Amino acid sequence: MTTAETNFDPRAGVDENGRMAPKNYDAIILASFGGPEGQEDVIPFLRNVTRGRGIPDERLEEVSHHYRANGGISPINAQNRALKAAMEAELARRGIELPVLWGNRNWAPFIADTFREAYDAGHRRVLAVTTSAYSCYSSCRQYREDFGVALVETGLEGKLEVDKVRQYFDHPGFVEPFVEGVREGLASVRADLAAKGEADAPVHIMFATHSIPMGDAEAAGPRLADGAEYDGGSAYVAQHLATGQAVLDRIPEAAGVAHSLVYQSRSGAPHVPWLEPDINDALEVLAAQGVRGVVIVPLGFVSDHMEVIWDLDTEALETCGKLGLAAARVPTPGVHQKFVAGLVDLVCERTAEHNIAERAATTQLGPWMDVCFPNCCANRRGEKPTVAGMDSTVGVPAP
Ligand SMILES: CC1=C(CCC(=O)O)c2cc3nc(cc4[nH]c(cc5[nH]c(cc1n2)c(C)c5CCC(=O)O)c(CCC(=O)O)c4C)C(CCC(=O)O)=C3C
Ligand SMILES: [Fe+2]
Repeated sequence: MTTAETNFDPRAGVDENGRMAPKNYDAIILASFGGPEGQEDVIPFLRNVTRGRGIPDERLEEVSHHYRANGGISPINAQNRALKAAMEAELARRGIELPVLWGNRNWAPFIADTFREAYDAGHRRVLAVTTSAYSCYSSCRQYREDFGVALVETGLEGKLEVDKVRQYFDHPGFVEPFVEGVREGLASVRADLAAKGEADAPVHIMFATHSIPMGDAEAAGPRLADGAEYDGGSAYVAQHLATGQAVLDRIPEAAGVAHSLVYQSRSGAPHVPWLEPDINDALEVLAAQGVRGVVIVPLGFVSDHMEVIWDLDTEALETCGKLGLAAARVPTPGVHQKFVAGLVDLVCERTAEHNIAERAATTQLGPWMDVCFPNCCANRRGEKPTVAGMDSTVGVPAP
């Protein structure tokens, strides 16, 4: 990212591209969304998620049923426990002695408690890895704000330094598991069609990600120099388009197969515009155009959590069934060894010991910056303290 227009931060160790010089860290903080672990957690969890975000009650009621149908339990916490264990194993394998602590934005263990635990264990400088690959308010800045708020709330401001690894949408460790998944998905859809005597019928690869408000999309990432526009109108969309292309470029069998980027899980008030088309609407259009099979790729997500198992495996696959489309849903990176190794590589980009000097990226957009530019991904909901920004006032070295 050399094209962004920015006021370069004079803070030592951060260059004009937002790259931070390697340091020594005491621990890794695996930071995630969090999810309910029983029926009684569902409503308090949903209140935490939507606090101050203008989500109508009817939407909360509707979403609560997705969790209720699964015993009130989101799969995301178990997935993060598994990811933490897998990262610990990979670190141990490489002889890297960094503990991994886990904290969530919306459910226990909460980030503030994890910071307290880190400080009490004697850690003074930690490096966060989030379960969010792209750039937008929900997937990057909201983490940085929640870290900042947690530092203030715990009184650890000026005592605990918090950095964060870069957004990793185009890191090979994130891309490669999708390459394997799309290859297998394509083969399985083609086999299903062949079994129906439709071996040569048209197939479509559908990349799916979380819809976000158009305003959040437009605010994502840094402004480009000379008023240049991102592909698709925003950094969020551009990152998905480029990453989807990187996946396809690695699959010879996908040559000539049509593909598109679609959105899921829209919430918010109806009059507020969000990214479109919705995956279910897009499936209807494709079926009407004669497409007979789809490979659904959850490109926006790191694990098979509720947004994936409900919105894709329940709703979108039901739409496919109704339309008579052969369909396969590709797995998310989850605890794929290449993904886990990629996360540890991202950590090593930042550590003085075990340093990896070359930052891997599969698209022209990357490698993304370590330290966000001023106001990066800021929406209009007022200022909160952030970490890992050129304008951050908390989580930075004490003067
Ligand atoms: C970009 C993005 C990601 C991907 C990046 C990332 O992975 O972080 C993501 C992930 C997730 N979203 C999740 C759950 C929810 N998201 C909600 C609401 C919202 N998400 C938004 C955006 C995103 N969300 C937005 C703009 C809203 C509107 C309210 C607001 O502006 O904040 C709501 C409230 C109900 C509703 O409105 O649907 C819920 C329950 C879970 C947990 C799943 C589980 O429990 O297994 C995960 C991983
Ligand atoms: Fe969400």
